[in-house]
Parts: sequence; C-alpha cells; structure tokens
Amino acid sequence: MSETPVIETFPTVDAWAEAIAARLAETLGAAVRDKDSAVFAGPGGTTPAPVYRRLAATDLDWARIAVTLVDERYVPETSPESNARLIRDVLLQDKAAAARFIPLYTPEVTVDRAAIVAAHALADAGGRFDAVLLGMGEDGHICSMFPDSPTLKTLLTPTLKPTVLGVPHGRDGAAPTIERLSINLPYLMSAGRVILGLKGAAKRRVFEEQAKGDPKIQPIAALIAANVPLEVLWTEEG
Ligand SMILES: O=C(O)[C@H](O)[C@@H](O)[C@H](O)[C@H](O)COP(=O)(O)O
Repeated sequence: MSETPVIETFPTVDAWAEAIAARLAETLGAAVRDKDSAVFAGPGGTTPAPVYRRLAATDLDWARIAVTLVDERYVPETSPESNARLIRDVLLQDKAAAARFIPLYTPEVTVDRAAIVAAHALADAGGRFDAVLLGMGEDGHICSMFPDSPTLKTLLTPTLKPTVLGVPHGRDGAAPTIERLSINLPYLMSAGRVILGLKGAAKRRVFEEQAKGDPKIQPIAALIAANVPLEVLWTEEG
C-alpha cells in the first residue's frame, strides 16, 4: 500500500517558494552534472509565480536545461490564459532566459493534433522529466486531469507510455472551461522528483481527503497509488 506523503508546512509564502525553488534547482543541477542536460516541467495557474521568480535568478547551467509545461490551455501565447506566457514572462527571465522552452500549444491545428506534436517534442527531449512542479485546483485536479472529464481515465492509466493528450472543455459549465493539453500520469511516474506546491487551508483539506480517494478517478490518489516520487510543500498563507 503506497504511503501518503507527509505535508511539509512553511510559515510564509516566501519560505515555501524558497524551499521549492531550492529543491528544484538542486535536482536540475544534479541532472546537468550527471548527464549534461535536464528537463523541468511546471504548471500554469496563480500558484507557481513566486517559485518561478526564484528559479529564474538561480545560478544553473540553463543553456543545458529544457523547460516545458505539465499542461496548457489550448490558446496562443498572446492570450492571458496561456501557461506558456506565464513561463516566458516569469521563469524564462534573468539567468533562466538561456533555457530552451518546449511549448505544448501548436497554432492552427486541432487540440488532439497539437497533443501529438507536443508528445513528439517531449519524446525528442528525452521522454521524461528530471524535476516537476505541480499545482492543484480546489477540485483536486492536477495538470489538466479534471474530475468527470472523459479523458481522466486515460490520463490516469499508469500502464501507458508517457504522452500528452488533448482535453475537451467541460461544456455546460463543467471544468475545464476551455480545451487543454495535459501530460499523463506516466510522465509523473517516470520523473526524477515531483513537488506539489499548495497554498491555503482549503487546498490542504482537499489534498488530505483526496489522498484517500479512488486512484481511478482522483488524481492525487492516482499519484500516490502509482508511487510517484511526490513531495508536498504547503503554506497557510494564501
Ligand atoms: O493550467 C492550469 O491551470 C494549471 O496548470 C493547473 O493545473 C493548476 O496547477 C491548477 O489549476 C491550480 O491553479 P492555481 O495555482 O491557480 O490554484
């Protein structure tokens, strides 16, 4: 039976972001030393910016590091909804500007065609991530693994190859509100290190509840059941 990871608590957002950035930098630096390259995958949303700002200022051999996303809204980078825009505006700055960015979005094709293009691009970059940062929605979704989404079952199937899938929007108000692209669970299973950054009491409660849930329909339970190398860092500060 897989163990639920201990939730590490930090008194402030600054301490929490500092700890996450330091661990990601440690893993990326070790990967570059070991194999002359590294791949980092991060989320969009409102949580990761303080971590990305610290990583951007960190002294790493960024020219040997590829940066990608764990999921993307199916919009161009000009859209305020774009996760690629967040990465370019906040992470790929300062010292990290030298990193190679692998987007998930491809213009003028269907979301499923874009997912195939992204899957090939990530496979060409090694087909696994050395370090991953995850956020989580208050419904318990991580990446674009949304409860009740028709693609959830496939995204959570541990026996498939690491890949990227198109995620339809939920229609009639169900999440997600727009089409998305998402890595699947095997990408997290094969990662060197996966850090889930949580802020606020509500998300801590959702994590603790869903950790005991059904791994076929709850992403947090699926990560634990699949023995993903998961560390959970939380701060009460919202
Ligand atoms: O595209 C996205 O929205 C993110 O990649 C997503 O998976 C995010 O991590 C959660 O939705 C939490 O979002 P917040 O950080 O805004 O709470």
